[in-house]
Amino acid sequence: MDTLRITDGRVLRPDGTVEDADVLVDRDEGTILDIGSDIDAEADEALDADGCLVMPGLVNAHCHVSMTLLRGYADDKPLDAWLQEDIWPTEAALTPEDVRVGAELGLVEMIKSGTTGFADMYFHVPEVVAAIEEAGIRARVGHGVVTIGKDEEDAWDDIEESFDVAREFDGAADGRIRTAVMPHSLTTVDEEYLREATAEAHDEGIPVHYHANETTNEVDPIVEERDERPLAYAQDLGMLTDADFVAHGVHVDDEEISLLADAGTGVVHCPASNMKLASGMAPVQDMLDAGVTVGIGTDGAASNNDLDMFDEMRDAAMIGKLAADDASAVAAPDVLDMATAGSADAIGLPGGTLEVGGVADIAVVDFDAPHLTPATNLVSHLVYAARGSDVRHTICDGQVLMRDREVLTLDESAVVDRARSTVDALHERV
Ligand SMILES: N[C@@H](CCSC[C@H]1O[C@@H](n2cnc3c(=O)[nH]cnc32)[C@H](O)[C@@H]1O)C(=O)O
Ligand SMILES: [Zn+2]
Repeated sequence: MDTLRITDGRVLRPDGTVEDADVLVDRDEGTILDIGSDIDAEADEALDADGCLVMPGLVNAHCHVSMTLLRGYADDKPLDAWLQEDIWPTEAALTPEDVRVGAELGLVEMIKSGTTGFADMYFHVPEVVAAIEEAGIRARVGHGVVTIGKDEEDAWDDIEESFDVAREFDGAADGRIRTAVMPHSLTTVDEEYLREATAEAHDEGIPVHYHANETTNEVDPIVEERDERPLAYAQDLGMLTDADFVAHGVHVDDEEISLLADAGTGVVHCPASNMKLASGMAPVQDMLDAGVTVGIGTDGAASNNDLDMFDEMRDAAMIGKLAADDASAVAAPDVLDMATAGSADAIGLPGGTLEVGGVADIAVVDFDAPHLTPATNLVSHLVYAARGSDVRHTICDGQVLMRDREVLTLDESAVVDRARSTVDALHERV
């Protein structure tokens, strides 16, 4: 057996407590063999965690990873105008190779900020998959479908592509990759396609992921046309099961929150994107109180504008308190839980806790820094004071992806160079 030992750190346990302990990892199986201060075993490799907190890797539960290429491309606009005037015309010019380059850039950023798993909706997905295989991270991926503005044949082709991707890549990268069918949203995909695709996906045991209740501009037309709330419509379409998960859930009323809780459908809260596009404030504390599974995601880098889950945790806490008009709402331990176990649960991937027998998806955060001093309350610091750049080592599936801030699976400087020249060429084309 090939083993890795993370030594001399403090370990964050699933109940939120912290203990001085080593973590022993089985690198063949990618699992945690032991956690404790008196482990009696020689390891093949050691990773120093002195002065560090060993925590579960963060899980970014909603992303469009290749959108790193569009970072800073169009800011300060609402969702509709931003998508239709800037993002979609530019995305139409992206080649498969561009999507690969953008994905690699995003994955380097994720690994460098302690993210070990994510969910991704995009196009040219085989390129995203190839980048994930190389990077060593864990993901649930899918092809995003839009049917509005398309004739019937093109619309069905887009749906077919989503199924092709979901069938072909489930279990790829030694099982680190899972898939979903991903209709873009309840307003950008027409009813007949949503109904058929959902039924077919569930028949095959494939989850469905989509944007829902993100802006009032998206909610109001559904209410006017159907005289029902979007998530009641989604339920009628069969799109609210415990395997499915929605992004955003900003404008949800109490009945919709009950529907989500009863169905076990995960909601991915994307606070930075919601603030930047002025989409609104999700009632996160209400959802948690009702028992909804809530995860946290960055959304794409064009509406964030980074993929740092530490940033996202802080944003979630801040906007959660504002939304509830209550400083005790969306407290630090709940935020940390959402960004780890909640996200993993919402998107149906393993990880999110450090447990013997569980997957070894781990971030080692260095607390030896002025902005993390005094280390009074480590959970508080993770949410309110730490940054992605405080992560020292990142481990996924038992493999070291970053050691002492050096990414081992991708060549960081080559990835950054390629991203620069790809974007230059893109701007010349559009
Ligand atoms: N097949 C579709 C692409 C869908 S992929 C998912 C899409 O979601 C877009 N997107 C990114 N962030 C958001 C958001 O916050 N709300 C809705 N869509 C978004 C993203 O730009 C991408 O076009 C097509 O060719 O148009
Ligand atoms: Zn999105």
